[in-house]
Amino acid sequence: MAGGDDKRTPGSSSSSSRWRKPGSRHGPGLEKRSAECQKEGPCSSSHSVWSKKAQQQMVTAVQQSIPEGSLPQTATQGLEKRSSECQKEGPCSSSPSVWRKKVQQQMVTPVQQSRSEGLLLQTVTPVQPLKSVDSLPQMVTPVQPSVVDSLCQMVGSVQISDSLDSRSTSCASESVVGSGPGAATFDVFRCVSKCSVEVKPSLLDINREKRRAKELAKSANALQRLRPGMVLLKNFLKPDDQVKIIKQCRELGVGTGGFYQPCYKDGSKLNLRMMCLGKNWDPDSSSYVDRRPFDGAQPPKIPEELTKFVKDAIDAAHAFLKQSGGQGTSNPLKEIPPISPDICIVNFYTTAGKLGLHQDKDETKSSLAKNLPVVSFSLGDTAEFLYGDARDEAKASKIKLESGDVLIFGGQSRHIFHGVSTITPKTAPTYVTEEAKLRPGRLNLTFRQY
Ligand SMILES: O=C(O)CCC(=O)C(=O)O
Ligand SMILES: [Fe+2]
Repeated sequence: MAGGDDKRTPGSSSSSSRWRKPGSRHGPGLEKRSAECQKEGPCSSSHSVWSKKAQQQMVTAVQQSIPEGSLPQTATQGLEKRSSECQKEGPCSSSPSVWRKKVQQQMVTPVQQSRSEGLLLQTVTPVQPLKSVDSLPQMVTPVQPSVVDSLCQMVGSVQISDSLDSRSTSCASESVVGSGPGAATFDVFRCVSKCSVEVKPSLLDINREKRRAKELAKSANALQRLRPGMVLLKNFLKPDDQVKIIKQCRELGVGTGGFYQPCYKDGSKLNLRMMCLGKNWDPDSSSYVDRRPFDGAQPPKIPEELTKFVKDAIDAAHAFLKQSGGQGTSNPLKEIPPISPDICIVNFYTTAGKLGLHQDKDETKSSLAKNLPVVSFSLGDTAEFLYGDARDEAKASKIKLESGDVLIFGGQSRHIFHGVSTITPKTAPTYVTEEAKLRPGRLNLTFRQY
């Protein structure tokens, strides 16, 4: 991965101040959820026990417990808005206990945001049971600086519910399991609320989409040489293989060494969930290590089936470069050297996810000197992918990476700056959302040889 000043910046901008912008994702996230409350239809939970007064007290308690100015406006606005909307709307999928849990989660947010601004000691223990509204301020408990590093990981894993798409946010048990950094997991499967009414696409629709994807993979523009050493294979991963890969990632992602939200020592976080396979990529040292520093977990190995897809993709790129030799390709094997992938970074982006322009340059000297390619699989919602010779978004080329696309960059393109500027919601094929049950968002796997 990238190192030094080329660290993988969480946002789309090269300036760190922009991707640390406080509050920007939380307000809209909450509003979306309350709208979702309306959509989801009736459920058994009653709001009668959850009086408006209590909700207001709760909001006030949250506000009072956090020093003035440190709580982004949007967070409290969101709390007020949602509680009153949910009442107005009558039946909704959020039960009082679910709602309380969400409030606890939301209380974590100001701490995260202010972490780099010196408010570290006001952190939150999100797993404390909520006994009464009065006990809310007690949830903001001081912690020792020594635990701050691990808290960063822990708090990060709680925060995801704020940035999730509406489809999955109505479920309270979505992403936080256990209370310690090692115990926190993130599930890329979407969580279907028991009391939600879903309109499912028919099997016929799903199969039609699968057939279309296969046809597209055979079409004339299925393979594109974007620049020397960079080949895009459109729809290369067959729908059933995409489903398999997502399920495999999910399985690994909820286990030891699974998904977490990486962050730097200064508190800045990557705007995605990450899981490393083979070796752990450490954002702080910009290097690959055998174990994750924050919980000691050893990354799972790359499943063999996945390395087979990588090999197939490289073979297909070679065949394509060979037959299109007239376009300046002299030697496909030199243009894209073959690899035996032993490390893989799996990123999950919510629809608000981003990855700033960076270079992947933390592999071994020998791997980099040979310009061994990075092989990237895209699954789920479509991403806008930027790439270019400088860390300059204005000058970067843009392509859409859709579910099933494979992008290879090696040889002369191995050191390109690249990143993800946006994820387009609701663009994932139905076999991905319904059969593979991927959450709204995008899963990306980048295979490398260490
Ligand atoms: O998500 C992507 O397409 C790119 C991911 C990436 O660049 C990385 O993990 O280094
Ligand atoms: Fe990268």
